[in-house]
Amino acid sequence: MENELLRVTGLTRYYGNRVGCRDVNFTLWPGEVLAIVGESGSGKSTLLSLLSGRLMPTAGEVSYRDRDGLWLSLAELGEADRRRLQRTDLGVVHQNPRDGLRMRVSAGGNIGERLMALGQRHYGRIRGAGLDWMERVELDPERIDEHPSAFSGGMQQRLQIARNLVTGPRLIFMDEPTSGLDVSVQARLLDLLRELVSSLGLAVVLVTHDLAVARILAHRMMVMRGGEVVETGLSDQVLDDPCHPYTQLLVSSILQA
Ligand SMILES: Nc1ncnc2c1ncn2[C@@H]1O[C@H](COP(=O)(O)OP(=O)(O)OP(=O)(O)O)[C@@H](O)[C@H]1O
Repeated sequence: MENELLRVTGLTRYYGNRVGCRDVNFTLWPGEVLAIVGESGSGKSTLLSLLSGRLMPTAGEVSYRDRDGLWLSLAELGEADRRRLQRTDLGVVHQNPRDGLRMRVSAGGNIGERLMALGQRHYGRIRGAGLDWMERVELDPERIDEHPSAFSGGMQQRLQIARNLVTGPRLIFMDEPTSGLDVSVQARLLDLLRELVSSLGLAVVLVTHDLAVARILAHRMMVMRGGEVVETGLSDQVLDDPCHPYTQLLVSSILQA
């Protein structure tokens, strides 16, 4: 079991008396893409915030194995260590790129900022990384000095992805990364994500309500309802042969759509 990247046990979060998510357990391996699916209010965002250390659990634990093989409990890390981990090994791609970008900073600044936060000071190298990453996410490097507000929604999302990947993280959390985009833009972004994730060997926890997105990107799926995991398994298996009545309903509803 020494190769696991993330270990989640009994993870629970209440908001007052209301269940956000309850007793979630799973492990994630390096390079694995896990999709969390379920209807609105099922606890997907709560779980993602707990996993990325942006929300503290009521009970249970999230442990992350760092590059030295040490297990770190996210809740027990001090604020400074948690922030450092969030800036180096982890990344978060928000549904709305405006939540993940600094809108008053240039595209290059958005990408370079995370490198500077890690202590890089050489302007030429930081700009070089910005140009390189713009190209990798299919943005025109000549637009490096423009602000994100001059970019389309799909371009902003690609910039947000570049900002996250520039520090070479091992695990990325994505919250509905393709929703809100035109279908053709969505398809192109999915292709790009799939290519980046496999070439970089990234592990991803992806929240989506779109089962087609889950099938394209994820190796494994976890189906949530009412804050609890009702089914988990390989994506194709869950979608082609769902066991839980709720998953059967979800799958049949998209087949009818
Ligand atoms: N800040 C909060 N305060 C109180 N209740 C909350 C809060 N955030 C979430 N909840 C509740 O927790 C439950 C799970 O919500 P969550 O946002 O995690 O679901 P979701 O599956 O991500 O939904 P959506 O797909 O609509 O974003 C819901 O009942 C929601 O009302």
